[in-house]
Formats: sequence, structure tokens, C-alpha cells
Amino acid sequence: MTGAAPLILDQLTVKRGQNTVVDGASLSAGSGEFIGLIGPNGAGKTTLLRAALGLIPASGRASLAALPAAKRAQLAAWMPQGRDAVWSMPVEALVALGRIPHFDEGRPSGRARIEAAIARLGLGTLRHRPVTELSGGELTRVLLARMLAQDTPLLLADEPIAGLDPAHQIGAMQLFRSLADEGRCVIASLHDLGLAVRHCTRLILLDQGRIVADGAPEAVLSAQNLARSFGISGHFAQTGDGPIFQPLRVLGGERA
Ligand SMILES: Nc1ncnc2c1ncn2[C@@H]1O[C@H](COP(=O)(O)OP(=O)(O)OP(=O)(O)O)[C@@H](O)[C@H]1O
Repeated sequence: MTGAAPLILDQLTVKRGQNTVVDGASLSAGSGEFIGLIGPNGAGKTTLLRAALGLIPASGRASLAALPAAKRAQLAAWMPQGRDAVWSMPVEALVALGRIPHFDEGRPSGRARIEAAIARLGLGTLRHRPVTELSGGELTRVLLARMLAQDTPLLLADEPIAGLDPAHQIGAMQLFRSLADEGRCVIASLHDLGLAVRHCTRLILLDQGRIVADGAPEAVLSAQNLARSFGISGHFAQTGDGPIFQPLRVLGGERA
């Protein structure tokens, strides 16, 4: 990896047929940041994350994509949007896959990481259950635990809190924020703008493949950006319990 930043994208561009799905995205994501990648359906969030990891062809530069896969897996954990458990294996075995890049899933150092991840995601009672027999939210927590067990400086997650109940959504967001506070970098695509505002240190707004805003949550969720990119209005408030954002209305007619 080049420099200190866990992820650098420079004019990253992805074309799908005739369509430019990610259009010249540039960013530097640093240690200590929990970045919420937001934008309407089809904006290009999944495509940007996958291209950042080198999973799909792209032009421009992605610092991770240039690395050998084995090295990349030591630097970045990835949680895809699809939540299908293909193989029937116990929960603890799937979490242990997070240690494969470190070659220590059977050693004390690896076991300690696996156990810590199982405990942190509250999976103790599920540890022997086949992953094919879990609910959607339970499987999401197992995949979060696998990411945690991988113990990487960068974590990329595509809609990681979709399908979780409110307590587990808040728990997952607090987990990501605490990982950032320890010096890691977390980038997660999110549709829940209220949770994004409360927990993320920075938001990046993607619209039609372009980064149209990047910065502090309150600034990114300006009335103008909400209207232009999401076609909604919303209310932002600073409270004694932290910032709160509530989407309010779908604006009439075409997007501003
Ligand atoms: N394999 C593909 N071939 C052609 N077009 C694709 C392909 N994958 C995605 N797209 C298109 O690229 C655009 C961006 O898709 P992407 O999944 O990155 O959006 P997203 O922001 O993650 O959306 P969502 O919030 O709905 O998950 C969409 O218009 C989508 O239809």
C-alpha cells in the first residue's frame, strides 16, 4: 500500500456496457475514519467498493487493487451485500475463515481473534449452528464477526446493517465506530441516514457514479444535497445525545 492512508482512489472509473457506473471517483480514506458511503439506489456504491478492492475491472487507480490478493486480504476485510450462506458449516468455522489470510486459524493468536469476534457479535449460543440454518440477521452478524476476526486496518462493508433489528444495527454501527476510534478505517455503504449521521465521522455522497459531496455528516446532508440526490427533505438537529437526522418528505416532481 502506498503512503499511510488505508485506501486511496484516484479517478476510479467503471464502465458497464455503454454506461459509466463509477465516474472519476477520487478519495483518500485515513486511519480513524468511519466513512458512510451514501447515495440513492443505483448510484454506484457497490460498484465503487468492489472496484476499490480490485474485484472488478476499473480505470484510474485504487491503491488496494494493485496488490496481490494474499496481501490485500491482510489489509482489507470485505463484507459483500449478498448474504447467502453457500456451504453448510458451523458458525465458528465461518468466523474462523477470517484468519485464513494470517495462516493462524488453528494457533492461539488466531483462536483468540476468533473467540473475541464471536463474543463481540453475541454469537456464543449460535457457534455450533450450521450457517445455512440461520436467519438473515443472524447470518449478517456472523459475517460481521468474520470481518472482525480478519483484523485488518481497513474494513469495507456493503450495506452491513441491512436486515438487522434496531439494537443490532446500533451495535454494528458502534462496533465500526470503535474500530475507527482504535485507528482502523471503516467504509460502509448505508441507506439509514439517521444511523449514518450518529455514528460516522465522514459521509461520502455518490450520485450517478460521481462523488458529489464528501465531508462532515451535517454538511453532506444539506437541504440542497438531500433534494438533488435523494429527492427528499430532512431535519438535522444537534442534541445533548448527539446529532439526529430524520428524513421527512419525498419532494414532488423531478429531483431538484
Ligand atoms: N453487472 C452489471 N452490468 C450492468 N450494469 C450493472 C451491473 N452491476 C451494476 N450495474 C448498474 O450499475 C449501477 C450501479 O449499481 P450499484 O449496485 O453499484 O449501485 P448501488 O449504489 O450499490 O445501489 P443500491 O443502493 O440499490 O444497492 C446501477 O444502475 C446498476 O443497474
